Parts: sequence; C-alpha cells; structure tokens
Amino acid sequence: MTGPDGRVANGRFLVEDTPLAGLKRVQRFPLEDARGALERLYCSSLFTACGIDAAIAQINRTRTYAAGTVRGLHFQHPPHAEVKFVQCLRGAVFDVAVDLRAGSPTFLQWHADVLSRDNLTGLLIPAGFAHGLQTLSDDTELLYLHTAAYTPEAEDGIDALDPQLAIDWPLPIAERSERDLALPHIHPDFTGLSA
Ligand SMILES: Cc1cn([C@H]2C[C@H](O)[C@@H](COP(=O)(O)OP(=O)(O)O[C@H]3O[C@H](C)C(=O)[C@H](O)[C@H]3O)O2)c(=O)[nH]c1=O
Repeated sequence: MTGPDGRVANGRFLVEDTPLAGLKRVQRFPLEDARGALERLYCSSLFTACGIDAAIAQINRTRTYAAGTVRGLHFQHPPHAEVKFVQCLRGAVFDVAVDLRAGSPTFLQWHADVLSRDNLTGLLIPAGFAHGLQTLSDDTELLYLHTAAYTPEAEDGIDALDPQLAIDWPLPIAERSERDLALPHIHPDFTGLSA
C-alpha cells in the first residue's frame, strides 16, 4: 500500500529508484516522541512494494573498526543468489552495488550511496548484484537482511579495485581481508549471472 507521499508500510519507508533497475534506496522514517524514537528496519510490505516475494532467510550484523576498510565485492551464485537489504546502524559507509545480471542494460555498472546512522538510508540490492562497501568512520555497524542462507560453496567475489569497474572509493583503503585481497578481476568471458 503506497501512501499519498509515496511512502510504503504505514509511511515508515520511502523507496526511490537508482540508475540500476531494481536497486532501491530505502529511507526510514522513525516515529519520535519525548522518550526517543521507534523505527522499523523491515516490513514484508516493504519487500512487496519493491516486487520482492522472497522471505528473509538470514540476518547479519557486521562491525568494522577502522574508517577506510573495504569489504567485498561479494555475491552468491544461483540458486543461492540473494536479495540483500543493507542498513547502517552506526557510523557511515560508502555502499556499492554492481550489476552482474546477464543481459542487463547496465551490466557491470555500479551505483553507490552513503548509508549512515544519521541519514536513515539503506540499499535494497536485488539478486544478481555484487555488494561491497568502504567505511567512512571508525566503529561502523551494518545490518544485513538476506533472502538466502550463507552458502560458502556458492560464494564468489570480485576484486574491489578491478579497473573494469573503476569504483571511486572515497578514502585511501585502510584494511581488506586476505580473502578480499585475493579476489579476481572480472574474467573477459564473464557474461553475467543468470536469474
Ligand atoms: C556472509 C557470511 C560470512 N560468514 C563467515 C565467513 C567468514 O569466515 C567470516 C567473514 O566472512 P566475510 O569475510 O565474507 O565477511 P565480509 O567480508 O564482512 O562480508 C560482508 O561484507 C560484504 C560486503 C557482503 O556483502 C557480505 O554479505 C557481508 O557479510 O564469516 C558466515 O558465517 N555467515 C555469513 O552469512
């Protein structure tokens, strides 16, 4: 149900398109009173409004100590491809989604948004995208809602510094995992992930 102001889920979320079809910016609207505030982090009606009929299979929280840290770019291969709803609960991140969908007119294009505790903004990332981020502040916390369980044998990734993507990371890179440092560039024969 979409309200007159374009918000969904009883007015608690505003969903905006990005230049990559299906990738949505989601703004939360807390209810505040003299005690503080209540905000919803998920409603099934939000996913329905975004055309997503998958249930949440897993919820993760990551804490990152240092500003400048880069995580990703990660994705899971079908049939374990997942929708990821990423929200920042502390600090701020430069959050990146890369379109890996076979046949997509924006194949290998990326979009980034700053997600922060204060801007109450999340990214709803469809299946077929790789996800990565760079923290913009120390002690940053992210909440991830996944529509597929973590499946190591289906996990894959792309080097966050792949020149074919040329992601404009805002800070000097402070920290990457050994796994992420070893991620490959996109293979020239890669034509995308099937739905
Ligand atoms: C994602 C995941 C990981 N793990 C284990 C696997 C490793 O032993 C350890 C750290 O995993 P990884 O280095 O893949 O985690 P991140 O680099 O922080 O990945 C995160 O950042 C990038 C940007 C993302 O998009 C991932 O979805 C998100 O989890 O946790 C689990 O046990 N369950 C899980 O659901």
